[in-house]
Amino acid sequence: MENMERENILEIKDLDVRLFTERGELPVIDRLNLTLRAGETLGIVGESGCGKSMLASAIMGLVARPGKVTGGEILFGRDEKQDLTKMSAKELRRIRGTGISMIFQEPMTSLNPLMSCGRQIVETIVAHEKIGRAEAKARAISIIRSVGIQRPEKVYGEVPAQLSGGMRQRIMIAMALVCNPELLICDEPTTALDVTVQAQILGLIRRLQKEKKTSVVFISHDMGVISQMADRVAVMYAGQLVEYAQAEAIFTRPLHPYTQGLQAAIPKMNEKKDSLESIPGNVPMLYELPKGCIFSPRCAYATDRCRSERPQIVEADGHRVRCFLYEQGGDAQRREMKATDTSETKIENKKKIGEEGEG
Ligand SMILES: Nc1ncnc2c1ncn2[C@@H]1O[C@H](COP(=O)(O)OP(=O)(O)OP(=O)(O)O)[C@@H](O)[C@H]1O
Repeated sequence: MENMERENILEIKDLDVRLFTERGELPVIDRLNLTLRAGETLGIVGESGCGKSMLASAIMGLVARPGKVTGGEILFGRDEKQDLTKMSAKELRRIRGTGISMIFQEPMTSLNPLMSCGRQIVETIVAHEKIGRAEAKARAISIIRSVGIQRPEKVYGEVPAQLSGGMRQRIMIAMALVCNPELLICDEPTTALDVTVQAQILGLIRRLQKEKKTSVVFISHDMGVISQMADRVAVMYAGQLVEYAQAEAIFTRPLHPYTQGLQAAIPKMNEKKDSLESIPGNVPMLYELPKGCIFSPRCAYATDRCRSERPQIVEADGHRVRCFLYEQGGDAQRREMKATDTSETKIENKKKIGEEGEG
C-alpha cells in the first residue's frame, strides 16, 4: 500500500502540556502520541475544550502562559527531524511560514485590517525569501488566483474588510501556502462560514494539498467535516487521545463510545449546538477530571472499574483506543455490540463535498 511507504513528517511523542493555574497544574494535553505521514491529512476531532487548539499551538511553538510544554517531543521534518519543543524562538520563527503554517477559524485574527491583501502576501514572501518585490507581487497575484479568486489584481489592492468571509479565508489560505510549507495546520477553518462556502473552502484546501503535496493537520469539532478531509483521525477528549486510526476505520467501525457519540451527532452538528444530544453531559473541566476513565461520567457502558481506574491505550482491530472494552480478554460480546457499522453515515458525508467556486 502506498500509505505504508510514506515517511512521517510529524511525530508527536509523549507530549505533555500543562496549564499552571491557581487551581494547580492542569494536564491540557496528557502524554499524546501521534504521527502524520507526508502528504496526508491528520484529522483532530473532539468537542470544544478537548485541547485541539492547544495541540496546534504546541506544534507551532506558540504555547503561552499559563500553558507550558512540560514533556515529550514534537519531531518535524523529512530526513533529519528536529524537535520543535527544543527550538529557540528564532529557529521557530524561521520554521513558521516556510516549514509550518497555520490557518484559523477567523481570518481577521491573522490578517492586518489596514493593509491590502496583496501587500500582506508580499510581506510574507519577502520576510522568508530573498526575492525582489516585483517578483513577489507577481507571485502574490498568482497565488490569489490559485485560491479561486477570479479578479486577483483587484483583490490584491483591497483590504480584508472589503471581502466576504469566504474570500478572506481564501486570502488567509493563500498567505499560509505562498512559501510552500511542508505542513499546514488548519484550526476550525470553516466553522464560521455558511455551509455552501464551507464546502468550497474544504474543496480548495483538498485541491491545494494535492497540488502542493502539503501535509495537513486538520482540527475540527465536526465529524462531518473531518470525514471529508482526513486520511487518519485522532479523537481527543479532555486532553487525552481516546482513539486513533485510519479515517475509513474510524467512520465505519468507531470503537470508543465517545467517537460513536460524535458520529451519531453528525447531522445535528450544523445546528451549532453547544452540547451533543447523543452524549449527555459536557467535557469535564481540567481541574475536576474524574478519577477513572475521564469519559466514564458520560458513557453508557461505564462499569465500576471505569469509574475508578484510568484505561491505557490498547491496539484493537487496527485502531488505537483508550477503553477497557477493548482490552485483551475484555468483554467480547459488549465489544461486538459497541463497534457498530456506520458506513452509511460516511457515505452521506462524502456526498456533501461541494464544488469549489468563489465565495
Ligand atoms: N490561557 C488559558 N487559561 C486557562 N485555561 C485555558 C487556557 N487556554 C486553554 N485553556 C483550557 O484548556 C483546555 C483546552 O483548550 P483548547 O482551546 O485547546 O480546546 P479546544 O478543543 O481547541 O476547544 P475550542 O474549539 O473551544 O478552542 C480547555 O479546558 C480550556 O478552558
